[in-house]
Amino acid sequence: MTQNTTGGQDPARRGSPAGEATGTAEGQAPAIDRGTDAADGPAVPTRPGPDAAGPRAAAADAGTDAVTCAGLAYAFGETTAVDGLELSVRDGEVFGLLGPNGAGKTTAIRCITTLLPVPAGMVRVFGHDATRERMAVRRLLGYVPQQLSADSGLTGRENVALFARVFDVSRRERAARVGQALAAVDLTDAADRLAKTYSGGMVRRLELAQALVSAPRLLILDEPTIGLDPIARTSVWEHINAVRAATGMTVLVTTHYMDEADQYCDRVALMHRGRVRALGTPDELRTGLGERRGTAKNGELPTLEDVFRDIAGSGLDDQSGDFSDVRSTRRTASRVG
Ligand SMILES: Nc1ncnc2c1ncn2[C@@H]1O[C@H](COP(=O)(O)OP(=O)(O)OP(=O)(O)O)[C@@H](O)[C@H]1O
Repeated sequence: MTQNTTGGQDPARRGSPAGEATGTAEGQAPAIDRGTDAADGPAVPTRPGPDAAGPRAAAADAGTDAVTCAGLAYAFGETTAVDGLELSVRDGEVFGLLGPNGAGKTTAIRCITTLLPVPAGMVRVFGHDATRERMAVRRLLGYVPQQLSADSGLTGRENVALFARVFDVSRRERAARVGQALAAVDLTDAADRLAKTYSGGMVRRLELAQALVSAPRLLILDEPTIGLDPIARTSVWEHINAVRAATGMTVLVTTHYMDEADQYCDRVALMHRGRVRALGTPDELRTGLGERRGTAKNGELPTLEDVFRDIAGSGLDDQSGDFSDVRSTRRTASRVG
């Protein structure tokens, strides 16, 4: 299991590292806007100025990767969780960080979000150093952790409004921004019901709305669909995709579900024992293994899970568990109520 340093009822710690900020300067608070590509998408809180102009906007840091990790290492005592991680997530892509239990995904994510320090190596978010510019990094992020970040005793609207306050969304804009975030995940009709009446899929979408209310440029989702049924999983992904299309935000997601990564991620990194063992588009990785096995020419492409087993070998089952183990041990659908 991953460390839960975000427990308790403080949404600032559980829902987004940016929420730890004691104050985003009023002048820097993102305003409601719609990207130019958003005409057919949901009304999503987006940033003013260049950031609001949709994918690949001419931002001052155009061309800068959303996330760069170089030689990132992190250990819990004797346990090496991340072991020299090399990773680049491009601006605007949906990037999947895949791996079995204990691969180091959550630890890496927590370093990227600045919830953990970077004891060795370097992490940058849109060019900002995660060690020296923590607040600048946090202002760019929306983070949906594995742990529950919705309060079952509040309505959906109150949950999102709480995050809006934590993120210093101005009082004048708050109600509209909360409404947009809820609408973006199709929770308008359920907005005034207590979260404890929500299904697991609705809870996950509510957590998405909480992260979106700050109009992040980088949305980080740790196991967004774990424990959900196939319909709810599809729904969560459809909402992630719609928001991404409307805003051009970068999405970094961890998942055990190889089929989801194959379907929804532009590129994936397969992580095992603290390191990236393979990186590319799902097609590149599957085709590469098919060619090595000599089956590609028959049109028999392996699955991403085959690719991972090829890389991790027998090590997958002893120290790290298996994908199916995780599916059966995590419960998201019943977390609220
Ligand atoms: N707070 C902690 N204290 C001690 N060891 C930890 C802590 N958090 C994680 N670890 C260990 O670090 C390693 C990497 O864990 P991490 O949670 O980052 O992996 P993961 O890939 O996210 O796994 P999962 O899919 O189960 O969340 C594991 O060996 C884990 O046991």
